[in-house]
Amino acid sequence: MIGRLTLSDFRNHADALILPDHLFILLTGDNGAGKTNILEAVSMLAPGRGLRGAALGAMARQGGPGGFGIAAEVDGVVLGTGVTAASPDRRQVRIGGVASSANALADHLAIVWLTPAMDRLFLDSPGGRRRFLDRLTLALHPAHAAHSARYDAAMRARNRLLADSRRADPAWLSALEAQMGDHGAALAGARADLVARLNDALAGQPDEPFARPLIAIEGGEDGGDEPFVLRLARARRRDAAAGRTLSGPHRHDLAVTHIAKGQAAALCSTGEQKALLLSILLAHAALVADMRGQPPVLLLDEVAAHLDPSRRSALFQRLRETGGQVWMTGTESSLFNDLDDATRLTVTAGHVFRSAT
Ligand SMILES: Nc1ncnc2c1ncn2[C@@H]1O[C@H](COP(=O)(O)OP(=O)(O)OP(=O)(O)O)[C@@H](O)[C@H]1O
Repeated sequence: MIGRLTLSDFRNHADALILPDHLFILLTGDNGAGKTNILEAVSMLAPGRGLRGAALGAMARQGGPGGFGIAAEVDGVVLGTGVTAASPDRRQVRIGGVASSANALADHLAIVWLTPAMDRLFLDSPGGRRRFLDRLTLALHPAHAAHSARYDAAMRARNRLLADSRRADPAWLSALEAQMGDHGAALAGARADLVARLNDALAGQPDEPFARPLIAIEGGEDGGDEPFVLRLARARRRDAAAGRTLSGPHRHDLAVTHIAKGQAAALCSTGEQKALLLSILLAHAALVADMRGQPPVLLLDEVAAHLDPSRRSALFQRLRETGGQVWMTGTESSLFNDLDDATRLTVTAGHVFRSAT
């Protein structure tokens, strides 16, 4: 849970301080005021590139000194991240004042988000669904980001070697494939564990008002009992011709089915798709709370505005039951009238104020 958040020169916020004193933090303000930017800053307290998947260079305030900083107090530990003007492409992370890796942030805080860009999650290519699956998995298994990074690094090195047959030393290829085998097994195992536990948790959820999904991992494997590392060795010629590694957990996809309709999520209406995502997030928050003793921080960008009043009330009720911190944005403060236990903030052109009501 975040007790204090400061931003310096992040997007349109030159200098912002937020002191959450409730589980709900409500950010209201006009379009373009800087509400999502605050959620994005919170999302940078997790491994990765935050909820927009943006380049670091885009995050430093235009017209500012060139770098940016984000710091948050989480259960007495200060998590800090940012870039300096001298090294604008190198993300720096400090945990409790000690220089650290971004992946280590996951040991301290689990963060999950839902943004308008995710309205197309079930319709677009698998990459977005895989990132969503990994965000959920990371909340449960903090080492997931490190396995993922090492798997990707070994795969990129293997792809480079295969692309240049003169340099393709078989012993070096075998070493890289062994790394892919180890880290690939860890990340596939963590994803499978998440999916199994989440399906168990979802089985106990009601069908209304948020549609209940069944989730599964698809793709990525050639099938059969042959260990991945042996399949990689066998696929060298094929992968060299393709210019990339054609099978493995980097090709996983998250398949989601609307249980009551017996329909794939991509065939459901926009509202139903959002309801499926909310169901997943709510069940996930309870699961993480059970397993880690601390629910994830949820960032819900423009979610309230797209729900009818009864679903909105139900969402607030369910969110309250998760016991975790929830950051929500909206253009109208009236969206949040039902919530009396909230830190209410007004955002205007890069400034954050306590709301009058
Ligand atoms: N690096 C940057 N430096 C300064 N301003 C930036 C930077 N990046 C984005 N902005 C500005 O931030 C603003 C967008 O902020 P944000 O997306 O947080 O708005 P919002 O309050 O969530 O609005 P909406 O309700 O439309 O979603 C835009 O005016 C944009 O020009």
